[in-house]
Amino acid sequence: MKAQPKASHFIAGEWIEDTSGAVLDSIHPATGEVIARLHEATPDIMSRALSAAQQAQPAWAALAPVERGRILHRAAMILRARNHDLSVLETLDTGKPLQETLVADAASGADAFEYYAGFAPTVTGQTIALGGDMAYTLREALGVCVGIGAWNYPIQIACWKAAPALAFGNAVVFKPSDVTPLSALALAEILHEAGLPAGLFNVVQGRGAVGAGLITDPRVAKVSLTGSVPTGRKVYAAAAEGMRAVTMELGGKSPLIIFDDADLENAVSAAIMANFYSAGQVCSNGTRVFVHQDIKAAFLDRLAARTNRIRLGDPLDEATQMGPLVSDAQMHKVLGHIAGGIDAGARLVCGGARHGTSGCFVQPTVFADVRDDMALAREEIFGPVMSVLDFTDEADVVARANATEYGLAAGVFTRDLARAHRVAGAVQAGIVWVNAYNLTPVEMPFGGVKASGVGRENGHAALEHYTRVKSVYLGLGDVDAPY
Ligand SMILES: NC(=O)c1ccc[n+]([C@@H]2O[C@H](COP(=O)([O-])OP(=O)(O)OC[C@H]3O[C@@H](n4cnc5c(N)ncnc54)[C@H](O)[C@@H]3O)[C@@H](O)[C@H]2O)c1
Repeated sequence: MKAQPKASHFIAGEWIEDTSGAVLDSIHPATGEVIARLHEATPDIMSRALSAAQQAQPAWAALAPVERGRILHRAAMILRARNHDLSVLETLDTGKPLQETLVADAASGADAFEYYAGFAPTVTGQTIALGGDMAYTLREALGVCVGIGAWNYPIQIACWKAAPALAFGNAVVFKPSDVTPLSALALAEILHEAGLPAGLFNVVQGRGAVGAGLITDPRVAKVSLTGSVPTGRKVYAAAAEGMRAVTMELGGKSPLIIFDDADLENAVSAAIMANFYSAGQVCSNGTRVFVHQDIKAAFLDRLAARTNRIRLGDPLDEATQMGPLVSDAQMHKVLGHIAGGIDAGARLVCGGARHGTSGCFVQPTVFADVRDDMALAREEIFGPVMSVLDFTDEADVVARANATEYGLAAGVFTRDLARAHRVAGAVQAGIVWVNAYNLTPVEMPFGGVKASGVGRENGHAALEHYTRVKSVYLGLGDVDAPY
């Protein structure tokens, strides 16, 4: 096995194994090889992790923020120094090409630690004049935060949750996706090495039931999930029972609207990046590409030419541009969507089949003449499948873009400044890219509206979701009592 960690779990600064938990294999989806064998957390393991977090958190919250920041900054430096090894690990676990993991995964995680390391010491409360008396506010840590991850950006997701949570004085118990369990363990080891006191970042493995078991534990103050909408509904409901705070980073079916005055080559580049990066396994992907009828033919020509040149293959080869999907199950799900699109009468422009006969590879696929009511345009596919739809009128395309239960992201391509701002204001989405797509700098809040989520990760916005406000009222005169 190529990537066997020292043990399945990392709790209170130590590697912990408990083979009585169900077996959990990590599979490299390019070859089908089992690269690591782990075990799911038992109730005892989950409880140990939560207790370790609960015990460690008060002393951590009591540290000067600059001291917390110093440790997180060190973690960012180690993440960058080990970027190559971490990228290989992520490529083995997810199948994403090394070309991507070298720049987008641990590197983005390091950005998050760097950003929140610097942000922590700047957090202040308010003073509120009350005409004699006064009040002030304190920003307090929440306590123990549970993080639950998806399989598409495993270490990035772990870092985007851990960095703000830890910076603001919380402790974390993180459960990675059972499909990609490895890199969160590497992160735990790095945080430990950076000097993070034991118990503040714990990793436990498991499938959905382990996540569900963590959420309702009385020691937990907050739950942050990255996953699908159906899982989000369950997790949000379970957290509500204990009035726990939540962050929900869920799925999408985001529109990318390309007007007839757009720079065509840039628009094609964006559509490709919005659908084929990470073999289409990106939550914010612009999978409904609305193209103005007047440029549709030219757009599809360039799109097909460039899509047909995408190099699929061994994701560990740095020349490879697209790897396999994360699993056999995901490949079959995506192939099912493609077959459904053909049956529904969408026009296949390129791709449309499995690539090769081994590994979980799917050809980058473009459908044109997709209608709003087709499953292709309504359901999150989470694979390399782009749907191109036509439009002519701005108000009409905005209404169609919004006619979905999702609201994660949107894109608009136009040279008309007024139109760009008008459309950005009108689309129902948490993130809008204008003449760009899928860029997610840590400085910018990230998250969805409608069924796509609750709360925001990254930027200043994350402060609201990993702290609470306490108001302190100072009576500076006599107490006025009518009795
Ligand atoms: N908005 C974002 O930031 C973002 C980022 C990446 C992925 N996603 C979304 O994630 C999905 C793909 O990931 P996935 O297939 O791993 O999602 P998923 O919903 O199947 O699983 C996500 C996580 O939730 C856990 N889980 C499942 N059932 C649970 C339950 N009842 N209680 C607690 N935890 C439970 C899983 O074990 C996993 O760790 C897509 O819908 C994608 O759009 C969203």
